Amino acid sequence: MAPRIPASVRSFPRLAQQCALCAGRSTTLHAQATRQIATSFLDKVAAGEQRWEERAQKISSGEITHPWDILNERGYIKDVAGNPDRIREILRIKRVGGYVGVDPTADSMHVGHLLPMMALFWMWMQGYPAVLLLGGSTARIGDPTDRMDSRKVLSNAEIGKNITKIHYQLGRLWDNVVKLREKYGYEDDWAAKRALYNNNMWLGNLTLYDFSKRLARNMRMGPLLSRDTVKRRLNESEEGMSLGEFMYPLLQGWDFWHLHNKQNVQFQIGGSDQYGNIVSGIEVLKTVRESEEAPHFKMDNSWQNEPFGFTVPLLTDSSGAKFGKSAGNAVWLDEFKTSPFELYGYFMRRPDEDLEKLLKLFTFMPLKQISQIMEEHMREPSKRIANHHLAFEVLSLVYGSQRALQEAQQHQFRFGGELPTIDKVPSDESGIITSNNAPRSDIQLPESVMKLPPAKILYACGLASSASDGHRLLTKKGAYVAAQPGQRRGLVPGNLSWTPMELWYPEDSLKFLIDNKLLILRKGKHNVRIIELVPDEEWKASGKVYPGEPYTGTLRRVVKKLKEDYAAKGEELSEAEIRRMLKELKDADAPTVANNPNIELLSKAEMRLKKTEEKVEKAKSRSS
Ligand SMILES: Nc1ncnc2c1ncn2[C@@H]1O[C@H](COP(=O)(O)OP(=O)(O)OP(=O)(O)O)[C@@H](O)[C@H]1O
Ligand SMILES: N[C@@H](Cc1ccc(O)cc1)C(=O)O
Repeated sequence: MAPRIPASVRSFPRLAQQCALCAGRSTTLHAQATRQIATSFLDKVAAGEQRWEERAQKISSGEITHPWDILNERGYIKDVAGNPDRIREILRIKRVGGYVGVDPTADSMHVGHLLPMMALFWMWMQGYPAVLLLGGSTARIGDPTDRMDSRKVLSNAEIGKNITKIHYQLGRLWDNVVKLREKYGYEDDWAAKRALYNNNMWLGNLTLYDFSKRLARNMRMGPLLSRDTVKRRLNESEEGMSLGEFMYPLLQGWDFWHLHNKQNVQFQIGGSDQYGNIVSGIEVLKTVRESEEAPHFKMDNSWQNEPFGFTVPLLTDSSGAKFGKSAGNAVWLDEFKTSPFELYGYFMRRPDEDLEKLLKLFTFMPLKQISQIMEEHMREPSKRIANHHLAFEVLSLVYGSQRALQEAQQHQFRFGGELPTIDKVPSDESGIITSNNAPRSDIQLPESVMKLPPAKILYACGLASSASDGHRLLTKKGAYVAAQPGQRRGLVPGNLSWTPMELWYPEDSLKFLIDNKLLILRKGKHNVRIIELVPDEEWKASGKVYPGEPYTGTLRRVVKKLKEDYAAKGEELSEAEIRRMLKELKDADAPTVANNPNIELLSKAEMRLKKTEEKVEKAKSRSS
């Protein structure tokens, strides 16, 4: 029997576009479009639909717990935007997609952000497609919700740095969620797609014409004006509100519409402060959907396609204040802002009465396992069993289970003689970089590095092991710069895209600078450097040296140190004496070349400097 075309493919937007082209005319385009979709793909889609139908029946018969009930039992649902009975039915019969958005208004996410994401990950584990959205465009305005003042306007460099850092944090979360799904044995369903997008992809190109025609013209002012934040800002704050801030919910709503149109997304999740934005988003989605004039592009608006959303409770600190960037009480997911050890410690300090709730919210453990852990914990609370489980699971999500284990060991945790199962990550010596062991991404270098050829910049920032390795990388096109794809032009603000680096002239590197001070480079998938350029004097004063920095070779430093040490004793070393000492070092196999007439820099010796200095000490004591 020929495979049937499932409903989801019939409504596939691109296909619909092709069909519209041939409507009433030749069917060649239609045939071409249909043929382009391989039968194996159709079979996969059909199998996915079949699975979903069987699942829907099992939910009806009570064989499988309804996903909405799972979210409820675990405490994820605070306020619902939509009719709960209808939502339940939609979730039962349809594999609808969901999304959570985060604005890169800081250079890291924090623990509070994990909460709406955990709800989304739980949906994904149950077979629903899930999108994490980075608000590259929306961050340029900043969500005004619950704020009495406007957010600080971010420079292109700040936005570029924030987007890059949060993009990689989100990618790492997804990698670890996949591992945790395996750990807990949840089904791997091909049709449950996962994605990470940046709303600058569509908001960056949205024309005022489209915005006005599809949305602004049809949207009423009343509901927008009656929002609490708007009323308070207009009536009580001296600063008032900018038009951009007023329009913020419309842009967030446009995201919802875009993801609905292109990715079958039908629900949005956020922290409880996002309720108003989610309600406005539903309104925007419906308004834009209805404003389609071409009948063949009009999307179905029956109840099965009703958009909805819900909020999760806010995670608060001990004083009840929302954990967040603005409140200044965030526990960060960036190891250089809050170390993994501190993050582990934060969960170790949660009081007994919060533990069950937190295990439900922050882990993928089945409820039965949580009850067992709680029983064990309450038998001997001082052992902090539940805290250790909680901290271990959160660290596995944020940094991977290998790192979680390291921190657990540091906290002297004994898992009743049984160590947790962890995924093996490549050792440091292997040189393989994964999302969980990627080195520090944000570094500083002096402005003068921009005068170096690109191979040396790669060496300076640690992406290459030497300048010649940098050269090799460039010829293989193995290094990238954040820029307009395929062009020698810097990044479009709000975007993160890459273009391969080449053996260009030093002055060409300047074209990729953001705000004249930020350069973003990458090697492989996860090895990123966000390079902030500081004035040369500031660099010099810091006493730091970068690999390959001119006039800072080992030999130079050894000579300088010899001279300084003797000068401290009130003695002056002659050239001949210095040469003799260097010769002695060479004979002692120290990594310097005594008879090098140019006193050239020996980059490889950098790491061995300490060893050399010890030998210098010995040589000095022998000669004195
Ligand atoms: N403490 C928290 N508890 C639950 N959800 C949170 C918390 N903090 C942020 N979120 C949610 O994470 C998502 C992204 O939040 P956002 O980017 O506004 O960060 P934020 O820390 O709340 O920022 P700010 O404090 O500057 O408003 C939103 O859905 C928000 O509600
Ligand atoms: N407004 C959200 C972030 C967000 C941005 C765009 C979206 O489409 C969704 C959510 C916040 O500040 O928390």
